[in-house]
Amino acid sequence: MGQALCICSRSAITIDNKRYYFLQKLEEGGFSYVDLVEGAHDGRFYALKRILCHDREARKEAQTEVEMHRLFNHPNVLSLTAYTFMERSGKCEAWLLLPYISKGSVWSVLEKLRDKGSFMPESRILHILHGICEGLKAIHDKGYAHRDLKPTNVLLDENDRPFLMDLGSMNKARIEVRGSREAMTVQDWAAQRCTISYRAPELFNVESHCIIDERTDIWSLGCVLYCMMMLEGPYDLIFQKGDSVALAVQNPVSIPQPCSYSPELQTLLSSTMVTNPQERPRIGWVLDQIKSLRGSDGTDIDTNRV
Ligand SMILES: Nc1ncnc2c1ncn2[C@@H]1O[C@H](COP(=O)(O)OP(=O)(O)OP(=O)(O)O)[C@@H](O)[C@H]1O
Repeated sequence: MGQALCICSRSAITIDNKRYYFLQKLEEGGFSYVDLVEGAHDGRFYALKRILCHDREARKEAQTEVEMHRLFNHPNVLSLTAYTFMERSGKCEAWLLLPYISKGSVWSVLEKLRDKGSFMPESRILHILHGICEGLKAIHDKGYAHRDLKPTNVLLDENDRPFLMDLGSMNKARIEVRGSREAMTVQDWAAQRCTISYRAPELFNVESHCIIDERTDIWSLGCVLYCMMMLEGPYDLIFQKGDSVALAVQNPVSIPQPCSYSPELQTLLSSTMVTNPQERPRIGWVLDQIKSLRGSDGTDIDTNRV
C-alpha cells in the first residue's frame, strides 16, 4: 500500500503493480475529484479520490485522511485499498483508491425519494442508522471523532449497509480548550472542516475553557436522522436563506407535525439534538435505543416501498 503509482495511459493507472481503468467521473468538488475505475486484475469497481494539495497544510490534511482510514477495519467505515501522493510539475495530488459503494450517498438516496414524492420507511431509517452508529462507535472507541458526519458522507451499498467516509476532518475526540486563543483556533478549524448545517452548537462559539468531545458527532447524527425523516437537514433551509445557523442551534429542534414516524423515533431524535454537549448522550446509549426500537432480531428492514 502506498507504493509506486503511475499513469500508464490516458485511461489507466497502476497502483501497487495493479492496473485500474478509468470508467467515468463520479464527483467534482473544489479541491477533489472522484472517478469510477475498474481493477484489471479483479474486475471490481473502485472510487479514485484525487485531492489537490495546494500547499503543505493541504498535503498534511490528506495524509491525515489516509492515516484515519488505515486506523479502522470495520464493516461500517470505508476502507482504503491503496493510496499515493503524486508530485507533478511542482503540484501535489493525494490519490486515494477506495472500494466503490454502488448506491451512492444517503443524500442521493434521499434526493431520489423526494423527487418521487416518497419517503423513507421507519424500518429502513433504523437499519441505516444502526450501521452508522456501529461505525461511529468504532471511531469513538478508538478515541477519535468524525467531525463531519452528514448525509453526503455516508455511502450505502446494495443492501443498504452504510459506510462512513470522508475521514479528512477526523481528529482526537477530546479537545481541551485552555484560553481564548485556543478557543479561537478550534472555532476557526471547525468553521473550515465541519459542515455548517451539521455542526454541533459548541463549535460555533467555542468557550475559553471547555472540553470538546466526540459528542459533536452525536449532534450531527441527530441531523442525519432528521434528514432521513424529513428528506432535508434541520438547518438546510436556514442556511439557504442566509439566516444564522449558530443562533438556530441554540433552540430545541422542532419536529414538523403531524409526523408519521413513531413517537419513540421522534424522542430519539430530540435526545441526540441537545444543545448542551454535557447533556447529550454518547454513542453506546444511542445504539441501545436503536436496538430496542428495532426489536431483538434487528431484521425489520423493508425497502420495498422505495
Ligand atoms: N467509495 C465511493 N463509492 C461511491 N461513491 C463515492 C465514493 N467515494 C466518494 N464517492 C462520491 O463522491 C462524493 C464526494 O466524496 P468525498 O466526500 O470523499 O469528497 P470531498 O471532496 O471530501 O467532498 P466534501 O468536501 O463535499 O465532503 C461522495 O458524496 C460520493 O457521492
